[in-house]
Amino acid sequence: MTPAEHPPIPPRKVGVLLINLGTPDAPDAKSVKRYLGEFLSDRRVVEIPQILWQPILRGIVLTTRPAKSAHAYGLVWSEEGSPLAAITKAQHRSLQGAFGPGVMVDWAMRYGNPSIADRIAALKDAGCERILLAPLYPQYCAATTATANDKAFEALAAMRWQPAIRTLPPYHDDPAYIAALKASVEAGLAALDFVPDAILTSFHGMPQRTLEMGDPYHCHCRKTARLLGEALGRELVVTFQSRFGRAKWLEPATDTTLEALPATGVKKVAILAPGFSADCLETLEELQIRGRESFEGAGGTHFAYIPCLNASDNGIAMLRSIIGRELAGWVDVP
Ligand SMILES: C=CC1=C(C)c2cc3[nH]c(cc4nc(cc5[nH]c(cc1n2)c(C)c5CCC(=O)O)C(CCC(=O)O)=C4C)c(C)c3C=C
Ligand SMILES: [Fe+2]
Ligand SMILES: [Fe+2]
Repeated sequence: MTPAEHPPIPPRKVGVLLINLGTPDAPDAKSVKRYLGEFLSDRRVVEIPQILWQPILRGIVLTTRPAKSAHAYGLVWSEEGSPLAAITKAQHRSLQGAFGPGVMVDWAMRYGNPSIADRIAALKDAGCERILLAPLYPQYCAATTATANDKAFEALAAMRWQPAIRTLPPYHDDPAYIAALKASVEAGLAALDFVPDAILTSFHGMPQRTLEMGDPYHCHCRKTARLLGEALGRELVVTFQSRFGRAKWLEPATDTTLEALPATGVKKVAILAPGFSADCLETLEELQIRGRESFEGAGGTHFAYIPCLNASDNGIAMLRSIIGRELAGWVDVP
């Protein structure tokens, strides 16, 4: 082979792939059904033998839930599309160039689009021989962090020339993350015209069984809340939201807590969702809309939702710090 015949080799680069959960392509029942079908067929998410689960999923869940969920998505959809996708894209834009000219930043979703396989292939084609996979979940959970990494390794299994891979560790107790949350809560509280009697931190729930089987998620959530409470100098109420199915989930539940608080004298609350790196259906519809309705319906007088870190200056500085650290030895981050 002459040098001219050799396949082209682009200049070597490093890639960072931001990964979040995924969202439907449109707020209609057909798109939601496709998305939920993929999401809820993941064995890391629903740990019931497929032979038992698939008939329930196909026969009940996917015939009833998509229409209801599509309505909920319609309430939070924006001109830029689903909030989760729009915010993840904005985080990627803000981080592009942040680690120097040799580092490309891209984004992907575990379910739906843009897919992890496509974006890994694009980074590799652009010359990234080393890729940091960054699932944007502060608290490790097999149903989120592990499945995102599994999907990336599945894509690598089909590649002749694999990039070298690193994965972003959970950052639930990272001082940069706690400091970013503290600043966000303080700014959120300063903008209110009331002083909350309680601050709730609501984390996505998981079946109680996953805690018993050794998933560190519950402990990571509690530690985040403890450290944030210490940083703020006040105790926080920890709750778990978005219960799904009949099994016992982590408690206390966000919805029942919001309904119970007014009777205990807590009439003014502020709520945040520190486990979500981007606002999405679960925060904007479940907390900001339905959470407020349940709290006020039960006699609460003041309710405030404090947004996720999203692509705020504060949130981006935190991501830059935790991602930059993982690139050590690959590049000199400026
Ligand atoms: C068994 C069901 C589910 C488990 C386990 C689960 C874990 C889990 N999920 C997130 C983050 C998100 N979940 C989102 C939506 C969502 N989650 C479930 C079910 C489980 N989640 C469903 C059915 C849905 C879809 C919406 C609905 O029909 O209610 C989202 C938002 C997606 C969006 O498009 O905005 C996020 C983000 C975590 C962090 C987690 C475990 C720790
Ligand atoms: Fe979920
Ligand atoms: Fe725990």
